[in-house]
Amino acid sequence: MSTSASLASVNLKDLQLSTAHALVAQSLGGDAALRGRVPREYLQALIDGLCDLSLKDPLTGLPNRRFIRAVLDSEIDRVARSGEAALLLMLDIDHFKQVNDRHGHGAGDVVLQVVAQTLQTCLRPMDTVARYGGEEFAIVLPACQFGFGRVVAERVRRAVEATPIAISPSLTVHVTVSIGGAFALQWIRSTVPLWAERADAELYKAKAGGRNRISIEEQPDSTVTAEEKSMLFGPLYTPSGWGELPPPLDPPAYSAY
Ligand SMILES: Nc1nc2c(ncn2[C@@H]2O[C@H](COP(=O)(O)OP(=O)(O)OP(=O)(O)O)[C@@H](O)[C@H]2O)c(=O)[nH]1
Repeated sequence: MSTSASLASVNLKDLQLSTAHALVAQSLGGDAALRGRVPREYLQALIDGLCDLSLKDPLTGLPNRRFIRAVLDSEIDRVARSGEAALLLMLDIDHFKQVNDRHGHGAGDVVLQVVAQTLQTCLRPMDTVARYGGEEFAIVLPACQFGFGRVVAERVRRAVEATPIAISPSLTVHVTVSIGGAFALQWIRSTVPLWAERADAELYKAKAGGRNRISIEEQPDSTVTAEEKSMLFGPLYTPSGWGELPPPLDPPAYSAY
């Protein structure tokens, strides 16, 4: 990277010492005298620590929303190119406010930590689970076929339901989660917000349906948003409906041999 590096162009996950040097040199107006004074190992550890800080949730140790958005972005890219299925699950702890109200915020924090651990035990190494915000978690499952979506989500739901959480030496509680899931659109380059929106809509259905349940989008095609359809079909589809089909081509002229 050249000394014209700017923070906006740096991917935090790939931040290397040489990049940091370029950024420091840039901010010092080219004063290289400082460079030799700080050990490289210390600087790299500092960079790694800062990356952790910006990509991890400090309470649960899980990747944070910023991290998972980058994962979703690259999944969209992969699915659009390969046509492989990928599932996004959004999970929300049911009636979590009551845990805080009855047992205190510290107990609520313990619940979040144990749920985070439980989710990690249910997944494959290639899956990513993140704390999406408050009491909401997101799981990205690459290469997850449509038929397996419900099975995986149900396994996660049961695992949380079955896990006792010791919030004090004398008190154990159980919590449940509602889960909404949506598959990435195959062969279309959608966007992270649109994909998350579809999973959130399913989560809302699971909550409205009584909580402690899952709701997975049945046929991704039929629930594609108008915006996504326009990405797929271009001028043929508009938010108000299907446009005119182009006129048929002239029938091919056959020549008799
Ligand atoms: N202990 C703790 N509580 C948090 C944290 N982040 C968010 N919360 C709490 O999470 C609760 C979310 O409550 P609501 O959004 O009302 O949802 P709920 O009670 O889970 O109800 P439903 O989602 O409708 O089932 C609020 O009380 C927040 O204060 C956190 O880091 N620690």
